[in-house]
Order: sequence, then C-alpha cells, then structure tokens
Amino acid sequence: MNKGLFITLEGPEGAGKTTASVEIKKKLEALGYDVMLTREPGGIKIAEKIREVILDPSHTEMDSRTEALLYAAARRQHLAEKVKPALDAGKVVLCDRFIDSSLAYQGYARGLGIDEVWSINQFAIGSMMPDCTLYFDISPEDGLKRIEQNAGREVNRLDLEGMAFHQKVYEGYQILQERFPDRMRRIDASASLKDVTAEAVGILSDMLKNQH
Ligand SMILES: Nc1ncnc2c1ncn2[C@@H]1O[C@H](COP(=O)(O)OP(=O)(O)OP(=O)(O)O)[C@@H](O)[C@H]1O
Ligand SMILES: Cc1cn([C@H]2C[C@H](O)[C@@H](COP(=O)(O)O)O2)c(=O)[nH]c1=O
Repeated sequence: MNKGLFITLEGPEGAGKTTASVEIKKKLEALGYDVMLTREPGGIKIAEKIREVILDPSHTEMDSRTEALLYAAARRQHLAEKVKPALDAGKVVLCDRFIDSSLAYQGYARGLGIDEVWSINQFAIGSMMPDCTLYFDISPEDGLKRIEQNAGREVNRLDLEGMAFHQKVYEGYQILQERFPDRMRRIDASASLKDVTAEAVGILSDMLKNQH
C-alpha cells in the first residue's frame, strides 16, 4: 500500500513538463511536502542507459516492439529501485512521463495498439498506477515550435519523427483522457509557466489536503 502520492506529468514534445515540474516541486516543498522529482525513461543508472539506447538518433533500425519493451524494462527498474521506495517513505513523487507515454507513442502513434502496450506494461508495473496524471495539453505544432527555439536541447530519435507521428501522439493522448477521466487532469500547457504551475499546484495541493 502506497503512503506517498504518485504523480505523473504527460503530454507531447515541448509541452513544458520538465520546466514546470521543477517549479511545482519548489511550490509543494514550500507547502511542507517531501517531493522527489524523477523522469522516464531514466532516473536511475540502468534506465538512463536504456534511454541512451532507445533515443540514439542513429538507431533508425529499431523495431517498434523492441522500443515498447525497452521503455517497459526501463520503467520496471525505475519503479522498483526509485519510485516505490520513495512512495513507501511517504514522498510525493513527480515523474516526468510514465505508462501513458507508452500508450500514446507506442500503442497509438506507432500502431502497436493501446491494449497490447497496456498488457506488456502490466507485467512491468503490476498495480502501481499513478494517483494523478497532469496532462499538459498543447498542439504538436506549438510544442515542436518551442523545442526548435530551445537551441541547447538534445535532439532524440523520436523528435526526428514527422508531424504526422506527433499528430498521432496528440490524438493518442486525447483517447487516454477519455479512457481515464478521473486520473488524468488536463492543464492548458499553452499558458504561461506561472499559470501552468499555479494550476498544477492547485490540483495537487487539493489532493494532498484530502489525503491527510
Ligand atoms: N509555459 C511555457 N511557455 C512558454 N515556453 C515554455 C513554457 N514551458 C516551457 N517552455 C519552454 O518550452 C521548451 C520545452 O519545455 P520542456 O523541455 O519543459 O518541455 P517538455 O514537455 O519536457 O518536452 P519534452 O517532452 O519534449 O522533453 C523549453 O525551451 C522551455 O523553456
Ligand atoms: C516514457 C516514454 C517516452 N517516450 C518518448 C517521448 C519522448 O519523445 C522521449 C523522451 O524524451 P523526453 O525529453 O524525456 O520527454 O521518449 C515514449 O515514446 N514512450 C515512453 O514510454
């Protein structure tokens, strides 16, 4: 049984998840919560190594099922080694991407099937679903425009996919929102960082107050 709160941040490329997660962490800490920020794929040594393999732009030959399985493997290790111990210690875990990324990117955009990708992830995560998912809603055009303007950002293999793929990712997230209306909370990610952070902190502090 979790003691902490498991929060995931989801959305298309350039939605502002990584930037906002740092601000959300600061605000929740100022309210007295013990917060751990982490990311997928990655967050620990083994998963960061898997991330390098998945996202290396030269790995153009990677099969879609291999890609889905690697994400699930990285997820399992990250969950077992870092997320679960933090939740057991009562922390608020903010995780930049989780299973919904696999469902939207591999399940829907790659065409493997949301249910098929769900089932391989069931093996990886068991019953460890997020308590709440902040869905950063932004059009793929606007998200990619932000990334293009960020000269320092690494360009990974998935960034190099065309607009049709990113449009499908966006559609995939819309389907997930319909499927999980209670867990997924939509945030207008086209708003300013200040407004995005305030909306996210509002949602989470209500949840935390009700939990204790
Ligand atoms: N609310 C915002 N308004 C305008 N620009 C923003 C906002 N939030 C983030 N940005 C900028 O957009 C770019 C992408 O942000 P960020 O890396 O946080 O997105 P992300 O959702 O984590 O993307 P990815 O999943 O592709 O890594 C960065 O240059 C960041 O400074
Ligand atoms: C967890 C997860 C991620 N992805 C994709 C989404 C992004 O293109 C990259 C991760 O890069 P970021 O800068 O850290 O957002 O990987 C995916 O396709 N499936 C997943 O399960």
